[in-house]
Amino acid sequence: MTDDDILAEFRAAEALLEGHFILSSGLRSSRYLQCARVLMDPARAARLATALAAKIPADVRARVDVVVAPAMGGLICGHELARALGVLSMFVERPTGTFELRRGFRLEPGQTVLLMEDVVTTGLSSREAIAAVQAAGGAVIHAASLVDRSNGTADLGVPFTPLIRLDVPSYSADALPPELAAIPAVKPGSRAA
Ligand SMILES: O=P(O)(O)OC[C@H]1O[C@H](OP(=O)(O)OP(=O)(O)O)[C@H](O)[C@@H]1O
Ligand SMILES: O=C(O)c1cc(=O)[nH]c(=O)[nH]1
Ligand SMILES: [Mg+2]
Repeated sequence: MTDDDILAEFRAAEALLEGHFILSSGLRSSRYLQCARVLMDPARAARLATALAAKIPADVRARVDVVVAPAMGGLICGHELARALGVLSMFVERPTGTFELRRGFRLEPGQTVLLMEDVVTTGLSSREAIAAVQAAGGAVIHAASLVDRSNGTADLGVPFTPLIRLDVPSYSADALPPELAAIPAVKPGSRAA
């Protein structure tokens, strides 16, 4: 799948939003990739996950035991990637503010994990999820996402394969361009403010 094919899937799903968004990190942006809209069509989700699986290095595909995804955004794409890789799928969630494995999910010591996100902006959520997996005994060998909008800045501490990289600017709240400052902000994600 080319970048144009991937963008066409996002456009067809009406997932390329414009406005004034408060991101998980607190940064602001005029653009938001709403992956939930992309993933609401299971056939589209499967196409994108299959394309992403093909981009992941063959040695990683051969070694990985489990895909772990941070809820909420990572859930569906993590499950679809696990299906494409033929491995198990788990998720971490943060009911008390910090990611943890719940619901009877457990990792055997040294089990190899691929961390799957929907979007990487600063990489903070991925790093927090990786820390939770490591605390649970897993060995995170790779990270992946549908979208990397970090403009090359995110360091996840492990090799990282996004399906697509998009150059999308983000701003700190006290340095908004005038066109953003002029419109009210919305916060689509679920991280507590
Ligand atoms: O790289 P980062 O700066 O951490 O931003 C990306 C994260 O933000 C979004 O999640 P969010 O915290 O909004 O919650 P959600 O997944 O529950 O919607 C997205 O799903 C990633 O997890
Ligand atoms: O940084 C985020 O919170 C974020 C950005 C984006 O474009 N899409 C998304 O789901 N989250
Ligand atoms: Mg998330």
